[in-house]
Parts: sequence; structure tokens; C-alpha cells
Amino acid sequence: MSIDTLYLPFARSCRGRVTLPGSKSIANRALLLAALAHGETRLENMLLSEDTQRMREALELLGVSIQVIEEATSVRVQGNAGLFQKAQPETLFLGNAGTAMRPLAAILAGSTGDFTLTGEPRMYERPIGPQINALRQMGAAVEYLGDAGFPPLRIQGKPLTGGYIELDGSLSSQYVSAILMLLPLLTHDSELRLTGDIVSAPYINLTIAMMRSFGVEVSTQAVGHYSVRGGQQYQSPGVYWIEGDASSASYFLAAAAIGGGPVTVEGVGSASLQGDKAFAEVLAAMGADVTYHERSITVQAGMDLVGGDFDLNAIPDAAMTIATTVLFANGSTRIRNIYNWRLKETDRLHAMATELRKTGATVEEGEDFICITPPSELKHAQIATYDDHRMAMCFSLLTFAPCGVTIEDPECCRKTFPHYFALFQSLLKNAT
Ligand SMILES: O=C(O)C1=C[C@@H](OP(=O)(O)O)[C@@H](O)[C@H](O)C1
Ligand SMILES: C=C(OP(=O)(O)O)C(=O)O
Repeated sequence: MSIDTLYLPFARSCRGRVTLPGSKSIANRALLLAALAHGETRLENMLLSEDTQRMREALELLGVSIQVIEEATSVRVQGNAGLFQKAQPETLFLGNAGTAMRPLAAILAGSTGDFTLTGEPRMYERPIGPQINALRQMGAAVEYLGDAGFPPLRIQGKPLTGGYIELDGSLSSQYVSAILMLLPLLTHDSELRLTGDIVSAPYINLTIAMMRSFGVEVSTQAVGHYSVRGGQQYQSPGVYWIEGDASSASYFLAAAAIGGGPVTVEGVGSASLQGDKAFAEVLAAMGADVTYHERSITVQAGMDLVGGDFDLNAIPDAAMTIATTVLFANGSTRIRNIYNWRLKETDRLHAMATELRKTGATVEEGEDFICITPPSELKHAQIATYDDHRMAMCFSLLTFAPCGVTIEDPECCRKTFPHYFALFQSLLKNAT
């Protein structure tokens, strides 16, 4: 079997401006909320990638009209004015898109119809049990078609009333976002209490902020305790602008910190709803020169980068970029509180440790942390990417190593950023 690879030769420096593609997290929430809303919504700066394609196709099968307009940068969604009703059984293929599987599992449990939710093999290894337990507390009929606690799922959707629900929020915030998006559409008021240590918390705030933009209120009573009034309706905001993707921004900002910059990413800034905008603060703590504008961020090299001890639970996706950035920093770095890296596109803690070692780095892989000490000279490495877009994108920073880097299966970045490598390379100045 031949493996497609991309060789990135040594790059001396990088500089420029990047207009970011739309945020995957916001795009998939916006598609779903627009589909549930009253009225037509025009979503601007739409991300066209594998994960949003999975959500779009699923919504279309559910009867929603989604029209791509203006050279594919905007879509027009005709709202369904509430939960879905399907007379025929439907099978929805959701690939490996957590932002499609988790929210749709909740919304369809309260819709009317017989739904089967399938995906790629890796999706069947990503737990969803805590969310299904929460739905079952409301009387939802969800059956595991494979291993208990994992997709594929058969959902016999029916009207649910809501009420008091407990949900274990220690593995994924996506379960919380999914349940929150369902609750206002139920007949009764609900109270949602999270148990366990809450992970990836900014994504929950993102969900609540977006629900508000679509006319629905969630009250946060205390950390992990929400009240939601039943009988609410999502309303189209008319036009909704999808911010640039803050996780995608991390590769360009890190490249600036390592390769000199300045690099400006446009589409995400201090006003962003996305937790991953805090990635640049970590770069600043490492010595980079960071300027936040309302809708853009600029980074250039400041002092020599230094490693540190970082709890990056709040920014699990951008945190992977720190793991490769620190190969260019002085001293060791510990990234803590990242157990759920193991539950994503691949076991990212193990994959990251394995591939970092190929560069000559000394790496300790803990159950929920990784400790990285760069070598005195980085070696050329051929990086396996495990069908994980972020493995491919964050190892592209090794282009600043003396012998460059080879990335296997670079096209796996189509999950969230199909044109990543062309854009990344356009900022680089090579040695020759
Ligand atoms: O809600 C979201 O849009 C996301 C939440 C995070 O997942 P977890 O909550 O599982 O950490 C993140 O890793 C994922 O890429 C997108
Ligand atoms: C974890 C990720 O994706 P998903 O939405 O499938 O969880 C990711 O994009 O890094």
C-alpha cells in the first residue's frame, strides 16, 4: 500500500496574513440551530469541509433545504420551525464528526421518527454513553447497535418533556452542548446538573451564546448547573456570520512565534466566542509577541521561546499545537489535564508521544499529561497522522527544523481545513 506524503523542506521564516476558514464548531452549531429555527437563515463565512458536509447531508435527509450561495462562502438554510418529524426510517452517516453525532443524537431523540446514526469505525470507539444516559433520564428510546456506550445508535424519537437531568461532563463538553440545544424545545422546564470535572468548558459557553443569537435563553445558575425554560423556539437571526476557526488559527500563530512573523490571522480576535482564542496567550507566556484586535490576532517572535507547565483542558484542540511548538522552545514543557485527547480522532496522547519521539525529543506520556523535552538538534521525521487532521497540521511546524519534515496522508486535514497546506506554505520563506 502506498502512503501519500508531503515533504516540507526547511523554512527560514514566515510572515503574512491569513483569512481563516469558518469555525467548525460554530458552523455545525449554526447549521443545526438554523435548521431548527423559524425562518430562513443566511450563514456567512461557512466552512466547507468534511465535518460540515456530514452535518449538511444529515439535515438534508431530515428534510431541511440548504442552498450554497456566493462561491460557496454562504449558505441559506430554510428553518424547520422546530424538531423533526419523519414518517420513513432514516439512516444518517456522520463520519467522525463529534459536532454532528452528539447534537443530532440529542435532537433526534426528541424528534419524531426512527433514526439510525452511523459513522466511521473510529466514531464507534468514541464514547457517547454519558449523553445517552442523560437522554434516557428523560425517557428517550436509544439503543446501542454495537458496543454499549458507543455509536452506532438507533433512536426511536418521540416527544420528550424535559425535567431534572444529571450528566457526566468529564469526558466531553459536546454531550452538554447537545443536551442544552434540545432542552428549550421540550414542553416542560428543565434543570441540567453536570457531575464529574467539566472538560473543554468554553465550548459550553459557545453553545449558550449561539443559542441566544437564535433567540433562546439558558440560565447558568452556578458552574455546571443550568436552567432552561421549556416551550421556547429558535428564531432565525436573519444573517449569522461564522467566525474564523480559532483552532485552525493556532498553526499560523505558532509558525509566527517560531519563524519570526509577523503573521495576522483574520476572523478571530478578542471578541471571539471561541475558547481557542486563548492559544495566543499561551504563546505569549512562552515569550512570543502577541497583539489581539477585535477580529484578528497578530503574532511575531519576541524573546526566545521557553517551555512551561500548562493546564490546557479548556483548549484541547489548540493544545496539540503547543505540543509541537515547544520543540522550538528552551526547556521542558508539561501539558496537563488532557485525558480526553485519548477520545478524539485518534488516541492523541499516544499518537503525539509516538510521533514527537521521532524528532529526537524525550517524551513522557502520562494518563492525562504529556511532558516534552526537545533534543539539541531536531531530526528529520516522517510523521504518521492517524487520520487525524490536527496531527497533520500541528506537525507542519517541523518545517522550521533543519531537515524539514515529511507528513503522511496530509489530505486528512479535509475534516476541518481542506486547503491548509497550500495556505501554510504560502507564508513560508524557504532557505534557497
Ligand atoms: O463542541 C465542540 O465544538 C467541540 C468540543 C471539543 O470536544 P470535547 O468537548 O469532546 O473536548 C473539541 O475538541 C471539538 O473539536 C469541538
Ligand atoms: C476533536 C475534534 O473533532 P470532533 O468535533 O469530531 O470531536 C477536533 O476537531 O479536533
